[in-house]
Amino acid sequence: MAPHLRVESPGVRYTPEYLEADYQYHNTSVWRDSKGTLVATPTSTTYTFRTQCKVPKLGLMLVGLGGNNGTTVTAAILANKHKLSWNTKEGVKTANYLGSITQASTVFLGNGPEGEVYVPLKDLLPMVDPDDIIIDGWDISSLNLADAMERGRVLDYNLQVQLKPHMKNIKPRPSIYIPEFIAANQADRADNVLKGTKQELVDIIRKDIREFKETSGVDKVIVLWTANTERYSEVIPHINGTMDNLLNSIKKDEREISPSTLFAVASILEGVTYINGSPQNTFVPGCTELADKKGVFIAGDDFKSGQTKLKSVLADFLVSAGIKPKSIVSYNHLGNNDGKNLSAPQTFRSKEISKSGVVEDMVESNTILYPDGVGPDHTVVIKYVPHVGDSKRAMDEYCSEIMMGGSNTIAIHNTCEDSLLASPLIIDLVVLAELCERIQYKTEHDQGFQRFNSVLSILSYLCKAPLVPHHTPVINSLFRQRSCIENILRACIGLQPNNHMLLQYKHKEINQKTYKIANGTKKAADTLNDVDDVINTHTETLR
Ligand SMILES: NC(=O)c1ccc[n+]([C@@H]2O[C@H](COP(=O)([O-])OP(=O)(O)OC[C@H]3O[C@@H](n4cnc5c(N)ncnc54)[C@H](O)[C@@H]3O)[C@@H](O)[C@H]2O)c1
Ligand SMILES: O=P([O-])([O-])O[C@@H]1[C@@H](O)[C@H](O)[C@@H](O)[C@H](O)[C@@H]1O
Repeated sequence: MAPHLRVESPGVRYTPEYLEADYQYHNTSVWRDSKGTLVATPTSTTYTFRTQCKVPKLGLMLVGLGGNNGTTVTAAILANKHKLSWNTKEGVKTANYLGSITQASTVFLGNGPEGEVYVPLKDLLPMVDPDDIIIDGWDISSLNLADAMERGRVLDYNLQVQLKPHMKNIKPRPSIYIPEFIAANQADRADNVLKGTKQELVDIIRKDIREFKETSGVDKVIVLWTANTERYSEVIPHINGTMDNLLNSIKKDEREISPSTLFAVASILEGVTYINGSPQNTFVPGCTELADKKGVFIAGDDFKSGQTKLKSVLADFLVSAGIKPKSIVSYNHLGNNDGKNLSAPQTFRSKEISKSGVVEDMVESNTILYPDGVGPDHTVVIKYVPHVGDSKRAMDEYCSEIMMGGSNTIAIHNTCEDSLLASPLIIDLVVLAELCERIQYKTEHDQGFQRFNSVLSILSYLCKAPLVPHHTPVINSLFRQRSCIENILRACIGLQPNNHMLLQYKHKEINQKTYKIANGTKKAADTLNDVDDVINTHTETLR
């Protein structure tokens, strides 16, 4: 637990190994009676969360290590680790993790004599420091990471110069390359590929994972796919519909098993969490069954980094404001290798699917606006324009129906280095996935402690097309996704979710009684030796 944050509660226990917290999970059960009336019933379940406090030495193996995201996240970790600064025309820049919720965001903890208190999200529970992550991985391109970083044209030159000595000796391991799954235009960089049957390839990847763990001295490894977007794999029940069929298909060298699924199978068989940062359906049913049977975490799909992240806020705002989006058109062009790979119809289709699904839950949430469940016209366009490189230009138009026949059009232009939006998400995915590996829970109905479901839906905030356990809802609203992370971490330290009611400030008078109601005056008063001081301080803060 962070030295400057402690929870004082009868239900929270600190031991040298664990942080254990009892938590009342309040929910609302809703059903329809025989007359069709909705009946809402408050429910409460007692959970006990147990978090191992020892933070491990973490190894991260990136598939696509030599790509724009792979080189950029590696560069960012090294630049932060070595506290690098570099000159630019705007002045001196210093390494940071902006865009990462674990490293650069705060959460509202509570109220006290200082007023509203916010703490870094990473201080809620012991988490891996990204500076300490050891990186390895695979790429079909043999370029060392210094040259690959230069090829990517993402980072300032003066920073690259300082990083090259740290990156030139990092060479991607040869990888699995099956041309039909990505754009044909990727062939010219595929000079670092493995040969063998699919079973042999899985065995090599498994050996790579074990070898990295042994030679690097890390305590655990996470594998993350940030390689090219693949075309969708056809889901064929006897090929990949079950765990056994998938493993047999690999043994039989079946054609319809993608590189990303082979990496996922290899990682799961090595007991290593696997995260998919791209939109393809890596997690065919047999793969999710394998993860479940092996009790290994999987997560994805497709980093939610820019245009779609904004859409999951804007669509949520409009619909929850009772404004009816009638059309959403999302166009972007970019000139990096991702854009080049996406210029092929089959790989673009994977991205189009992940970028298009993000408003479905919001449409379903409002039958006043969408009584027939038919949402807005929604179009996604991606064009490859080499000149702009990694600096993606996104243009969006939201046309909505407003009161009394009115209409509203929101037009947005958003330019950014795509990899500088995705790299902090890679860090968050890995830091939070590793934390989840150290959390266990049990309810009043369970015998013993258990881990979360193998599908880590808590990571939905970071994904365009969140992978969730079967028969559970897909939530795309960014606010709800972030609240999920925040409130599960709060539950692990025995704190209730933020309800944002601020009842203590709604009373007719802000006085000792209301302060007591909301802020547990006793402890604060003991500290300040006088309740009035607490009230005065607090009231002062409110002015
Ligand atoms: N903002 C973003 O950058 C962003 C957002 C969401 C999703 N993504 C996804 O992340 C992925 C990576 O994006 P990028 O900009 O780094 O792309 P990139 O093309 O620069 O990097 C991909 C790398 O993967 C390598 N590769 C391809 N097939 C491989 C295989 N089978 N094994 C190992 N390496 C392989 C390529 O050689 C390349 O170096 C893409 O799928 C992209 O759609 C990116
Ligand atoms: O995350 P986001 O900005 O909505 O979507 C992005 C796309 O617009 C871009 O074309 C693609 O290359 C990136 O991989 C990313 O998926």
